[in-house]
Amino acid sequence: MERTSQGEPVVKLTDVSFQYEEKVVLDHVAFSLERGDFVGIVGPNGSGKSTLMKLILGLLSPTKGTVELFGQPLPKFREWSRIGYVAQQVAHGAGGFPATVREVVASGLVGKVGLFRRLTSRHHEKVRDAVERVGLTAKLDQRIGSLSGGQLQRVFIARALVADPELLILDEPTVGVDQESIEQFYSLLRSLKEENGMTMMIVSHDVGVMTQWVNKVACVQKKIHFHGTAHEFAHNHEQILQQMYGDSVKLLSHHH
Ligand SMILES: Nc1ncnc2c1ncn2[C@@H]1O[C@H](COP(=O)(O)OP(=O)(O)OP(=O)(O)O)[C@@H](O)[C@H]1O
Repeated sequence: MERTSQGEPVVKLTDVSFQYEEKVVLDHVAFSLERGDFVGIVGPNGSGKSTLMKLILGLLSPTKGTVELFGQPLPKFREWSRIGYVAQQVAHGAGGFPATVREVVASGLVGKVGLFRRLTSRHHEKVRDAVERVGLTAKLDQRIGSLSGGQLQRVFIARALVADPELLILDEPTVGVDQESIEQFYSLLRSLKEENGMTMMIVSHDVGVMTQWVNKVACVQKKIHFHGTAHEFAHNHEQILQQMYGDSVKLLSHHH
């Protein structure tokens, strides 16, 4: 399999527009993720953040423009195991679900192993490794219904990690997770980036916390209003957020 060369973006959107029937959601957007980036996506409700993610995951096709993944145009891209996705969780939605941590994490190998094939000892090892990376070895055979919101979130990250993705996309990963676990969660992501050179993209409404951990920020509201380093964002955040959110900005920037 051809690996990305250093200079080639992992994700590249060129002049992308998207509309649901009459409603234009993204308007001539240019966006790219470089290898090793940890990018936070910021924007008000309904500003197009999920749409941007769905375009990158190939769940939607742009009305105009092109999406490239690892240098390949989206319609030709087949190597989906290079991308891990952690979907938005409904808080404690796994309540009565009977699967164990081990089983849920192993389900992340389905794309690689096939639905009805047996897992080899190598696969079992990968499952244990992924669970260890998120610090849940002690819970390996526990049912996920018995876990806290923070632990459950780490199970879903382990499920995404087990297939060794190069790009990890996370949608609102800290909803329903307590403050202390949120810190642990971001430091886990940071270590994945630093130790494995993983590229990450995260959408979170908790702008104040998220922007302290990422190294780049993109602000979306139909267009990309800002796309730069977290440092630049921190210096101009009041102006940038004011432009996007108007007066409700005070509610958002209280962490700074
Ligand atoms: N399937 C759909 N059909 C029609 N309109 C849709 C559909 N999905 C989303 N939209 C509209 O597109 C716009 C952008 O939605 P999107 O989900 O991308 O925003 P978002 O920034 O992720 O919002 P939130 O922060 O609330 O999750 C919204 O106005 C939404 O109502």
